[in-house]
Amino acid sequence: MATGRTHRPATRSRGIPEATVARLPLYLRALTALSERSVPTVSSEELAAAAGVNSAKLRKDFSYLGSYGTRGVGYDVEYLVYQISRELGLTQDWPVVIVGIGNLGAALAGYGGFASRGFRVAALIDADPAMTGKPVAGIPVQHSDDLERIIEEDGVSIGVIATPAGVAQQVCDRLVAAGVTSILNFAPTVLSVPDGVDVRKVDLSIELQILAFHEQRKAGEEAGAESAVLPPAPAPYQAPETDAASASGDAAGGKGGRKGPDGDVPAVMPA
Ligand SMILES: NC(=O)c1ccc[n+]([C@@H]2O[C@H](COP(=O)([O-])OP(=O)(O)OC[C@H]3O[C@@H](n4cnc5c(N)ncnc54)[C@H](O)[C@@H]3O)[C@@H](O)[C@H]2O)c1
Repeated sequence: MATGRTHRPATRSRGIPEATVARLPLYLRALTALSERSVPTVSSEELAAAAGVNSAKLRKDFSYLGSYGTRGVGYDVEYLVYQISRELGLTQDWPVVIVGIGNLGAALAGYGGFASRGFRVAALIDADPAMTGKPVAGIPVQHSDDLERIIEEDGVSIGVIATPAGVAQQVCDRLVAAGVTSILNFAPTVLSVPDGVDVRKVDLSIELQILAFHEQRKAGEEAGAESAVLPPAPAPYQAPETDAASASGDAAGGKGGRKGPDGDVPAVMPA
């Protein structure tokens, strides 16, 4: 029973599950928005809805932090912001290098959300000599020949890889040898790293493929529901040649397109 607020210090030795750690940034984003609106307290239900998480899960997650809220009042927003930030290691400044300053690297360099979350873009590194010295998002690009020196001088422990896949492992090896112990990899390749080095991979195309899977399933369910209530289709549908909207809808296999009598939907194509 939650009878009062207890703020016990959270330590790593308490063993916070990885799944909880992965949700902490979601809570932090929602709490930061509340804090910016000077909202003093928030209930677990409100915060769970804002973070897109189930409220029972949220209460369990916060119990790992030693935060139980106050019955009838909720959680203290400012204290939770501090507590989660501390747990995520965001109360200190983290210098980050971005390697590969093409389309993606330049966009990441210009992303204001890093600085506001305690990540300072310490250096931008690219192998193209034509890029050397050119400012991107106000930071001059440095040549990859200097990668080791840059890492050492700036005390960088987090590296972001935004190079072509073919060179990502080699870039990763150099980053690790120079002292980087956490890597965020955007290149579509699996990186091998020694023990003690953490790698997180971001792949938007995988996320899209998962969404495509859900879209396909939803379309299949709709087709199933339709075939359960409708009599069998009398004859195959033929789109008029001149009806551009209907023709393009069918060609794309879109949701609005007419499905066959068995409710078939097109398979997701491999990437
Ligand atoms: N994860 C995602 O969701 C996602 C989204 C878009 C792109 N990507 C991937 O990100 C990477 C970059 O994409 P992009 O569109 O910015 O490509 P890009 O060609 O515009 O940029 C790549 C940059 O890397 C530099 N480079 C090449 N070899 C290097 C090396 N050894 N050291 C340092 N820099 C080097 C190039 O000079 C170039 O500036 C690709 O691997 C791409 O597949 C991932």
